[in-house]
Amino acid sequence: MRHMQSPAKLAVRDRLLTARGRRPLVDVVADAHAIAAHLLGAPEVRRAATVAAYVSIDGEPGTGPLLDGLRAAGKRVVLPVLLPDGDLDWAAYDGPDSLLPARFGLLEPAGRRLGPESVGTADAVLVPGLAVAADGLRLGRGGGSYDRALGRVPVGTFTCVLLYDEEVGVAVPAEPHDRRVTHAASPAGIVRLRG
Ligand SMILES: Nc1nc2c(c(=O)[nH]1)N(C=O)[C@@H](CNc1ccc(C(=O)N[C@@H](CCC(=O)O)C(=O)O)cc1)CN2
Ligand SMILES: Nc1ncnc2c1ncn2[C@@H]1O[C@H](COP(=O)(O)OP(=O)(O)OP(=O)(O)O)[C@@H](O)[C@H]1O
Repeated sequence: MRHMQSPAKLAVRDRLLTARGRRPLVDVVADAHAIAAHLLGAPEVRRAATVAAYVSIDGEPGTGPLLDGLRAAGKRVVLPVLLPDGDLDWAAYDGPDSLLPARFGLLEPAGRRLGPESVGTADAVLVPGLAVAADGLRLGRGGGSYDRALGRVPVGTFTCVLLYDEEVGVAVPAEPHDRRVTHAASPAGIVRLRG
């Protein structure tokens, strides 16, 4: 997938990934709890019946406390399954025991696949990323997976990227296929980026 990245994005990704690698573990744990608290308290998430989320990997802000909280709140949670072409299928999250190791160190739901279009039925979509610009333009890992998934989500849906504070409001190189998110969640709180 790397060879498909634009050179401008590659340079920004490299800088952001290096910074993530330097974060002390103690901060990572505290930040995961802060992000979970903000999102679980957000009206868009409290109202949601179905939430599309993901299991964090590497230096991403942790989603463990968030996934536990969503389930405790009775939400239906769906998680991505990476397809060979980089697109995403989805399946229900039924607790940590329902996850299986997959490519790239990912943990994916083992249950019935709901189809790539099913993300369009989520009331809130929580998205991984490396940075977001002030207008909602998001930089991801470079697979284009979430550009495709966000293209299936109805306009007006709460779509929120989970980041560290300094990754919000960064200048991100734009390409025509990029899909903007409506919000960003970081340990400092949730900011609205566009309607
Ligand atoms: N936690 C999490 N889950 C996610 C994503 C994500 O960014 N974070 N994805 C977001 O789309 C999808 C998975 N996409 C991924 C794509 C590449 C790599 C990865 O580590 N790639 C390697 C090598 C790439 C290559 O061999 O070409 C790398 O980046 O070093 C990981 C996940 C769905 N699930
Ligand atoms: N709607 C789409 N359909 C098919 N391929 C796409 C689509 N959108 C993007 N791509 C492909 O994905 C590649 C990577 O895109 P980009 O670098 O913007 O990924 P990203 O948004 O940072 O990553 P991700 O969405 O996986 O988190 C692009 O070169 C493009 O070929």
